[in-house]
Amino acid sequence: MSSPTEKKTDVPARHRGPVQLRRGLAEGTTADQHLLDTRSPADFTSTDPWRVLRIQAEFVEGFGALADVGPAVSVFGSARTKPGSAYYETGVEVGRLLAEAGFAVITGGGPGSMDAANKGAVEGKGLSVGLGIELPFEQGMNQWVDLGVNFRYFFARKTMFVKYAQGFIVLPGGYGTLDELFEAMVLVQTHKVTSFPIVLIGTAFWGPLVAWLKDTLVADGLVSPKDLDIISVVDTAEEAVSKVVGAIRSGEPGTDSSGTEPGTTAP
Ligand SMILES: CC(C)=CCNc1ncnc2c1ncn2[C@@H]1O[C@H](COP(=O)(O)O)[C@@H](O)[C@H]1O
Repeated sequence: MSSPTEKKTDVPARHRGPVQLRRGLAEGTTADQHLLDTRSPADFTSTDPWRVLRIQAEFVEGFGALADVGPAVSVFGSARTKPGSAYYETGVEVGRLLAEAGFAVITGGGPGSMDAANKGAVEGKGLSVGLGIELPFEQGMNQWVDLGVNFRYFFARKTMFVKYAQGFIVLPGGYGTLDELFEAMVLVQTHKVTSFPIVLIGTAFWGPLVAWLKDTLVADGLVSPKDLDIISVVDTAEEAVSKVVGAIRSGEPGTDSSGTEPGTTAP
């Protein structure tokens, strides 16, 4: 409080939101002026604050578009799987069986195994969802996606795969597939998601990886033996779907001997 005898300052003040500025700091324009007056080039769209808004918008759009998807399983696998190949046909079968069991099928919306699982979902008269990603070698959403959302950022898109699915089925694939698989494994291991079955199809393909997890990671004490139970490996679409659906319905992680305890944190 100023005393009645204290001379009121005549140094003008400027306000920027809740902040009061005087002297040298008071120079400049108001936020409104800046917004309406500037005819600057579009460089601001590549600044981090702008990107934060775009990232936020991806979450808002994704949450909005997928809120009503209902029970769903995400299916992953190589973008390079050829139509007509055995793994492609397995992907179609997975999508169809999931749809017939009342589950929406969520994929990355691209070609190969994604195309296969989306096709199966359509054939099984289920909801066929594609979460596309903007890539330099843009391919567009596959023709079997009925509800599609396109993302700029992998990390925003990956949140949707987990948030709107109750389990994962993984067909053979490359780095993209492994990235999605290991992200899910870490989320289960760290109890960020619970009751989340992850079933891999193809013992010949996945066997060496599982052996390495056991013989190297477990042997070196880098993961615990029960962490191996987070995934299970089968050979057919029928086994994969029945394992995932059974685990979802019983609230179990879908493994042969569950080592995971109920978690406490949100994904
Ligand atoms: C032919 C080609 C490379 C097309 C790329 N087009 C893509 N479109 C959508 N999702 C993709 C694409 N490539 C990789 N992904 C993501 O990564 C996984 C497959 O990667 P990969 O082929 O296993 O490593 C998919 O489950 C998907 O979520």
